[in-house]
Amino acid sequence: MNVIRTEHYDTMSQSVADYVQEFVKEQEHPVLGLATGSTPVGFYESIRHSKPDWSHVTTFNLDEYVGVSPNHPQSYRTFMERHLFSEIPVKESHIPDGQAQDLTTECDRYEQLIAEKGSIDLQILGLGHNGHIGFNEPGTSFHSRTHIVDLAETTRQANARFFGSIDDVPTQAITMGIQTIMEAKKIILMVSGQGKEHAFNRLMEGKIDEQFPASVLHHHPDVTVYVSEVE
Ligand SMILES: N[C@@H]1[C@@H](O)[C@H](O)[C@@H](COP(=O)(O)O)O[C@@H]1O
Repeated sequence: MNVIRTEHYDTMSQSVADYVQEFVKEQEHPVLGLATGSTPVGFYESIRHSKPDWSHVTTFNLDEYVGVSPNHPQSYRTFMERHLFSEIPVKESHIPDGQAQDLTTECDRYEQLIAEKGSIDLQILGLGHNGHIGFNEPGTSFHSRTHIVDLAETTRQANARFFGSIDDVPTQAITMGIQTIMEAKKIILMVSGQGKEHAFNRLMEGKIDEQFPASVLHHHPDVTVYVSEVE
């Protein structure tokens, strides 16, 4: 696990954007795994700023809320349109359908779609306060594939800032599983934001434990952690 420390959030965002753009340029049919949340906002801004041609890029987002329509202001589809796709069109963008009639079938469909592309070449991740990656909460099996999760109360509280109130935050989500994430060829974990020091330090302790999902990344051969020290 490589760790790249940057002093400022903007530097971290630009460094990740530079890396991803180079990576995408070198590949004929790159498949990117994308994340939402506050952490990657600056990364998307840097990408938008340089207006790359991503017409050959396929993307898979990590997760989506259950019961939220794609055009809901807080859906992850809306997030991605706002922060990336409206200005940087891609060949195909995939996000789980949180409104699917049969959610289990939707999880299988999503896994199948990823498998059809071979695998994810480069996965971007953020880090939850409790160590979650995607929406894989503590206790999730390291062998999990795309599945439905009950969101931890602390995760709902952390995301309440985007909704009117905690009561409006969905209670469930569809997320790529930990095994799904681990099958990506390369992984970039971005760590930034208030109160993330504790989670970052726990990750750096190196103890691999299902109670701290991000710790699984120590088993992956190609992970780079970008951490910004000052907000
Ligand atoms: N599902 C998302 C994760 O993909 C994200 O990485 C994490 C941290 O979010 P933030 O970057 O806003 O701190 O929590 C959210 O709930």
